Amino acid sequence: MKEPIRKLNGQRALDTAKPLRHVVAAMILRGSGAEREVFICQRRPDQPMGLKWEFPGGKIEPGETPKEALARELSEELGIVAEIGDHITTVRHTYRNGGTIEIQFFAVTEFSGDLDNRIFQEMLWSPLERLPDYDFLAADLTLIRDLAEGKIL
Ligand SMILES: Nc1nc2c([nH]c(=O)n2[C@@H]2O[C@H](COP(=O)(O)OP(=O)(O)OP(=O)(O)O)[C@@H](O)[C@H]2O)c(=O)[nH]1
Repeated sequence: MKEPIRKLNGQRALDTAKPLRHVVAAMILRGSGAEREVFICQRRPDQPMGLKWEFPGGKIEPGETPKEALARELSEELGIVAEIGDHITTVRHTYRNGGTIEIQFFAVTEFSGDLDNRIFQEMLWSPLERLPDYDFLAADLTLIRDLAEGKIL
């Protein structure tokens, strides 16, 4: 009698598990050395996790490569045509209610068009060491610290 019950419980656990969400985000960089800055964006108050800061990007749609997805998101969100550069790091994070996301970060140093705010509350260039001053999404916090301490880039 015990075996079927264990199977049923296992199936139920699988049915309720939220799938891993695949996200891409850009570190748009300018300047070099101590002058280096990265472009960051603040979510609108009406969005989930409103007013938190993030790197521009979003979910990978079916059939897209990560770089294609990021180029599309940067076009939609900022109106730029970006050349997606090196992969910097991948972060996994489980939000309390939203399941687990995996974010692939890519460097962007070349783009055409002017940065145009199409969806954000605010957006700005920040020196790397000033990043911890902004209230970033929880998934980004280790990366923010590493960037500020010069451990990445
Ligand atoms: N773009 C971006 N998303 C991030 C970062 N950090 C982080 O946790 N995320 C999360 O990754 C997901 C990005 O997908 P999205 O931009 O399509 O998010 P969304 O939920 O606002 O859009 P939706 O309305 O289509 O669901 C969001 O859940 C967002 O909170 C980041 O630095 N940049």
